[in-house]
Amino acid sequence: MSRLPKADLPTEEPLILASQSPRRAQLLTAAGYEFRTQRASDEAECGICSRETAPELVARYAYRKAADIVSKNAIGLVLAADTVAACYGEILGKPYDVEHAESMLRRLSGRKHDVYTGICVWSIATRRCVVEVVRTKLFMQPLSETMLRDYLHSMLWDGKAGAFGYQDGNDWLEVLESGSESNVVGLPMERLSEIFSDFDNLSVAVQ
Ligand SMILES: Cc1cn([C@H]2C[C@H](O)[C@@H](COP(=O)(O)OP(=O)(O)OP(=O)(O)O)O2)c(=O)[nH]c1=O
Repeated sequence: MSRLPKADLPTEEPLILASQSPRRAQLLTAAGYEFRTQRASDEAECGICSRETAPELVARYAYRKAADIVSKNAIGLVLAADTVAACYGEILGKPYDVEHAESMLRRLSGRKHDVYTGICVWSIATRRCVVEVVRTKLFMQPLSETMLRDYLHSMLWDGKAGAFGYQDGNDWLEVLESGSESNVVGLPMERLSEIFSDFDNLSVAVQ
């Protein structure tokens, strides 16, 4: 992955990453941010809305995860995110089990698809927040039965939207149109630094 950008935080508050995802913490650390993590409650990620599109879903979940952490802290710049893959109108979240992972991978094999990450940056002190969605277009090469079986056996699919980890070291995925690689792994670092830099203009008042 290319060098990750870092911007000054928009407020004096400590940065709180509202996430249990090791990938998101790794990306922030690699860019040089100091932060602590606090996991949002599982309820933040529930509530199905059948007519919702993938970008609408990740925006809503990112907002709900941030709101959960905002409600539990007196101070902090809260950062939350949610990632899904989408292929021909179907939204692919984290697989429930190996059969679910297999059906997701068979759907993505040999096809173009999108990964959407919603991010929410919320300043408790100034009561302002930004919600944005970043899309990365990808192509997954056709998978042979051996590739599929070995990957499912590895369990690397566990906890990853679309049942595949871009960062897992095999060259199955090609990022199209110079899209953000970090967005695929769970946090669009390029856009995040722009949001931090231009927070006053991009944010809206909340509560
Ligand atoms: C597409 C893709 C997703 N992912 C990960 C990023 C996210 O951790 C996960 C999608 O699930 P999310 O629900 O976005 O995040 P999470 O449950 O892991 O963590 P939290 O809600 O606490 O923030 O999939 C990869 O690691 N590699 C990939 O290539």
